[in-house]
Amino acid sequence: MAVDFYQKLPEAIKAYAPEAVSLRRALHKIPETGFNERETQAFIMDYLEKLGYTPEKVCDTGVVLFIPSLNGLDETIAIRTDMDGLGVVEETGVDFASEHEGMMHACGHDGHMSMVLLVARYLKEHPEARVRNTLLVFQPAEEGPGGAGPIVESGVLEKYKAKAIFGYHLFPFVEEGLISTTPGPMMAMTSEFYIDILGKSGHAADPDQGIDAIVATADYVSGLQKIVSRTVSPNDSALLSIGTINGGTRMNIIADKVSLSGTVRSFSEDVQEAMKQRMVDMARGIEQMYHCKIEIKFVDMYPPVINSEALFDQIWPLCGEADEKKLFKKVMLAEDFAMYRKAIPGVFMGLGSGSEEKGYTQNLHTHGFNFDEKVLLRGLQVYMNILTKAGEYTL
Ligand SMILES: CC(=O)N[C@@H](CCC[C@H](N)C(=O)O)C(=O)O
Repeated sequence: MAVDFYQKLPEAIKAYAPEAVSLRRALHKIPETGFNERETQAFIMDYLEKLGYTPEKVCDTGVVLFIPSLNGLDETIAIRTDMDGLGVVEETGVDFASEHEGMMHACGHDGHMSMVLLVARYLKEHPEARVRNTLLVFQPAEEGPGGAGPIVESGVLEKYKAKAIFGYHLFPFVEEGLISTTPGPMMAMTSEFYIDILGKSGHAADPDQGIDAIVATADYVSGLQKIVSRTVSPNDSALLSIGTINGGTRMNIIADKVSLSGTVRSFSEDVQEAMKQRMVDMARGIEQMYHCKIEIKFVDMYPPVINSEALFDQIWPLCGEADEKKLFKKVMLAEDFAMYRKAIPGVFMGLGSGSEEKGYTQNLHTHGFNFDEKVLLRGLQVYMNILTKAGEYTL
């Protein structure tokens, strides 16, 4: 039986329920892809300015806000949200659906941003909660090409002496309202790949005179699917998924080009490099078999998300009672939160949005992804615990 997390929330947090709904729904209407988040940026700047803060634009479409402590504790904790939506056509049927054609907040970033805006509002209305400096980081382009790297390089973490960083991801596979995280590895490292299989066009009735890129691709795709099962140790976690395949021009023409794209993921540099090398080796074999040409481009995206163990130990008690949290089992999803971890200690946390009864278990990146905004209050509660209830972070 799911714990009724909402009933257990303090009244001071529940008071933000209407604001959670209105923020999330306003942001949900205006999804924008990575480094195009101009309307989103304007919304965030406006919201924070109306609260009386002075936010700063960063990395073109990002925003940061430094909120100093009011009790002299000079310790800065950063809270990060991603901002971008996805090129997904929304089919949730909600009355606050995306107003940007072909784009959708299908990965919950509207919820992540709302929680950070609620922190800003909470700290404004509860000055007693300003026990340590807070740096709010609204980061563009998590879905790609990656905004965390540019934020780290911009120097804002050093400028505001951020000592640790926290962030959430809504997860439909975690029970509604639960906080779920882990010490150590949490999310995978990822490289995108883009492949062209080049053959020779011809009449479909004369296959011997062409080089059929479709047949070569079929063999190559089936070979790629064996890399994880046959070349990676069962003790390692690894994944290779092909997300797009396009080729051919007409039913009676031999295709001279097929393009593929996908993602290869693991938790270690060695496994990652070995898989990429196998993809190249296999391509050379397919070239020999079919006399085609295969061009492969890899774009290394994010390292794995590895949570700081010492920091986890400090914040886990602040994530609620035993029935309000659960340890996270690492997943093959990727996150550029990993880039902050290269710079400072941090813990990334899952926030459960999944509820069978309410139909909120549709996966991330699908056109039906949706969640109950009440979970955002649980996120707010734990952010506020982290900002106020911890002793000094000894990192
Ligand atoms: C949480 C989530 O869905 N993250 C994305 C990150 C995408 C990074 C990049 N485009 C890649 O696939 O390499 C994910 O796909 O896991």
